[in-house]
Parts: sequence; C-alpha cells; structure tokens
Amino acid sequence: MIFLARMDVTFPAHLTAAQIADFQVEEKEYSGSLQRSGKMAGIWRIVGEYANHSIFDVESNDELHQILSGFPMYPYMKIKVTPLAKHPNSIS
Ligand SMILES: O=C(O)C[C@H]1C=CC(=O)O1
Repeated sequence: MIFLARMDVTFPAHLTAAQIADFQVEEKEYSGSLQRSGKMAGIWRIVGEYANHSIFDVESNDELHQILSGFPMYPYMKIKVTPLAKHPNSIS
C-alpha cells in the first residue's frame, strides 16, 4: 500500500535551540532507517516551509500509523495522509 504523507512541523516556543537540534538528529536517524528499509520510499522538502512530502510503502494502515507515531518529532507534527492507487495511465 502506497501513501503520500504531508508532515508540518511546529515546535512550541518553550523548546530551546539545543532541544530542537537533538530532535533533528534523532529524526534524521529514524528517517534514514525507514528509508534504508524501503518503508519510506522518498522524502522531499516543501519549498519555503518546515514541512515535507513523503512516500510510504507499507502493509497496512496500522503499520503506517505505527511508523508515523514513532517519529521523534511526532508530538510537534501535523500529518495529512493520502492513500494512493495505481493510475490507469501509469506505465510502471
Ligand atoms: O524535517 C522534516 O520535514 C521533519 C521530519 C519528518 C521526517 C523527517 O525525516 O524529518
């Protein structure tokens, strides 16, 4: 099952720059591991925003929820998930 996820990150004002930097390091490790496993097929920065579009290739809605809720920044993210089906004109 293929899903597009849009993740928007907003950190609360009480977090320090050092705490945010720690989240970014943890996020990079988690995201890298998902990409190496193939569960996360790609991630793109949305130009001009602290947000991304990511593609996930997972077995179920439950698996996607587990993956998304495991992001270290999950408490600070708004996530919109769009399920994708094969387009009839796709040649791949
Ligand atoms: O920087 C971001 O867009 C936030 C975050 C979500 C996944 C990831 O790898 O980074």
